[in-house]
Amino acid sequence: MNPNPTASAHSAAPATPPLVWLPADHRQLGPNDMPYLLLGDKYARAVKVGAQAQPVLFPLAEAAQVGALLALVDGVMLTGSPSNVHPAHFDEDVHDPTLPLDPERDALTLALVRACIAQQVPLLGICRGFQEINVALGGSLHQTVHAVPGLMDHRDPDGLPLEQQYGPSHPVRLAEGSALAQWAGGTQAMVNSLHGQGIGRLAPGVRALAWAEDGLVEAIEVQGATEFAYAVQWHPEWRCEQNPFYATTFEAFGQALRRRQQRRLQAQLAQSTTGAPSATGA
Ligand SMILES: N[C@@H](CCC(=O)NCCCC(=O)O)C(=O)O
Repeated sequence: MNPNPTASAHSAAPATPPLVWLPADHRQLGPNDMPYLLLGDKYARAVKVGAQAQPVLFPLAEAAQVGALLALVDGVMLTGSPSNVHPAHFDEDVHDPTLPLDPERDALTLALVRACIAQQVPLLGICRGFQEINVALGGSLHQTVHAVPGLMDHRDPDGLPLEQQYGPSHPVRLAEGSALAQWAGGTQAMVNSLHGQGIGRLAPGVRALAWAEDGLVEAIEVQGATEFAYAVQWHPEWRCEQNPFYATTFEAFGQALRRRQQRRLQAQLAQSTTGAPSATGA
């Protein structure tokens, strides 16, 4: 019996794609506000097609379970969402009570960020996910970017067709020599923009890698992370197979996922051979 069902004892190539944990949004839908757990199709599709990996959900996973559940996966992608990170997480009151929140998602994802960094699990943040990483590591957000003197309105205009909503919106400058400049093939790129919040104070240990024309930080990396730990304010999941910058972003994420998968499966093999428990599965 192969102790490791997803790879033979001597093969390096696992038979299954790497597994990527995506969080669910908590929404109430329909005339009776029925609770649902939601994941945007384009995020799951970008993991499958762009990173050649398998998206997984752990519905209703709690912060206390994060360490153990991370041992089962090869990466985490924090998706965008119309909801905002609750400002209490960066010691502010809610400025606009009409804007949606998702405290259940916050409780999971903020713990997930810290665990990914501690356990060296590849982490990609997109839009809200980008903001979650900065807040989880001790930074803050502008709750209404367009109300900040000198900053632009980064929201997508209402009523546009999706192709326009997620099409190129503004240029960003990418840090010279950064991974993002490598993925973009230069230090300038056009990106889409669908956000009303944005980074205010950078978290300690987080480095800015991209800026909009108004100076707003649009991409970050977690300094000292031994594995892939990047986040962007824009949406590279949108038609990622048609945009070389977005495609290369997901290819790089996929490479990190496969490195982690090798480590995780070898740890499982060693555990099944020796019986010694592996610390975190990789
Ligand atoms: N609510 C935050 C984050 C915005 C965000 O994630 N937008 C994308 C929502 C739709 C999608 O998932 O594509 C903010 O307003 O800054």
